[in-house]
Amino acid sequence: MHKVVLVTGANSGIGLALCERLLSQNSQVQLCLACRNMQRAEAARSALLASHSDAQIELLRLDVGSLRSVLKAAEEIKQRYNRLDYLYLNAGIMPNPQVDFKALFKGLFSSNVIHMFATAEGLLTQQDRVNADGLQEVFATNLFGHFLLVRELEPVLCQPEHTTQLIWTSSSNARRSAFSLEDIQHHKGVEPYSSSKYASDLLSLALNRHHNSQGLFSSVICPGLVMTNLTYGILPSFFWTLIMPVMWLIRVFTNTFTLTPYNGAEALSWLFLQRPESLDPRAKYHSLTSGLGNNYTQPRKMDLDEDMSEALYEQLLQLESKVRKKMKEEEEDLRAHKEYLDQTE
Ligand SMILES: NC(=O)C1=CN([C@@H]2O[C@H](COP(=O)(O)OP(=O)(O)OC[C@H]3O[C@@H](n4cnc5c(N)ncnc54)[C@H](OP(=O)(O)O)[C@@H]3O)[C@@H](O)[C@H]2O)C=CC1
Ligand SMILES: CC(C)CCC[C@@H](C)[C@H]1CC[C@H]2C3=C(CC[C@]12C)[C@@]1(C)CCC(=O)[C@@H](C)[C@@H]1CC3
Repeated sequence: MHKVVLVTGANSGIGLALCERLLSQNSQVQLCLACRNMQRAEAARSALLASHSDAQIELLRLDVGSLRSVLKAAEEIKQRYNRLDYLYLNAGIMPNPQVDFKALFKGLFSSNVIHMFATAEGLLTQQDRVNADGLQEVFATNLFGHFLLVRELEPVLCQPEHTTQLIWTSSSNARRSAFSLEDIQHHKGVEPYSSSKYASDLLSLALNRHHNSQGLFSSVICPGLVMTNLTYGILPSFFWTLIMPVMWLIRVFTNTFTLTPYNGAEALSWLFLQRPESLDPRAKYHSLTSGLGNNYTQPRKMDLDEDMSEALYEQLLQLESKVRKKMKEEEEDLRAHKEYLDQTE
């Protein structure tokens, strides 16, 4: 049977490299590229078809940062497919990043240097904003939109006699200290990216607890440091051009500098080949690349707490009811307004 695979944020970087790798691994795979920009999605499909001319590739409009777009896309998925085998929750943003060069310089001369390069701990902050749905944008895109998609797709994802794998592209930048149950959207802090990725680690654990018995399995990965639009957006392009030789040099000493999207997609494509029942729900699967350029996947235990993951899950369910209620009210207001206009015409 052909495997049905949906990838969010599939038009560039790690998502696109994953699609390429999946088609090379299994030409029968039925791919659905879920993207917010259809022009970029078309370009990605053309690029994939150039090397896999017989591939089955469909496109789906999905802006994970917009609640209405998520609900619409979920309806479309339910109409198109009666099952999904893999759902890669990969789309993500890191808006307005700022590098703390003082901390970077200090870190270069400390014993912590490898850890600093692997996780960017203490180096990066971002400036978030409120989106059109009234949610913090990083939280909405990296976490909540994906959560709502999973909730909407439960009838397709949780089916007897069939297993589905959810795979989150998390990060080694995910840190417990950046996340708070009192502020899950990270209104107050300056590390919304780290907070959203830690939240995805917690949520994956909760999804396993609630849905493994229904055949739904969730895992998280870290692709390492990959040169993609997201990373290029951190510093001006001339800086990257200047330091690229240094990046390749660092790669000899740290296996987390995977650098190319192909290498970064290693853990994602490795998980495609695993039996979900054999995976560890408390592990993050890291894409790693040796100094000689060989790729491999390594599970590393995450710093997670069951109670915290359950509390986050409960809060997400509450937020879901709240936003659904708000959307319904807005639709009713709009309908009433239209009726009024029709009557006065
Ligand atoms: N690069 C790295 O070093 C690391 C990346 N990651 C994670 O990997 C994932 C992929 O990022 P990466 O490939 O690096 O970066 P890219 O910017 O190349 O890819 C991000 C993808 O997500 C899409 N996207 C962003 N916002 C939305 C949205 N609202 N709705 C739908 N799609 C959206 C982008 O689409 P568009 O082209 O329209 O913007 C793009 O296709 C992210 O989750 C990121 O956090 C994790 C660790 C390290
Ligand atoms: C001299 C140095 C090579 C200069 C580079 C310094 C920083 C810009 C990088 C050092 C560690 C990097 C890093 C990321 C971004 C760029 C750095 C801060 C990430 C945060 C990118 C996105 C992720 O999710 C993480 C896994 C990366 C961790 C390391």
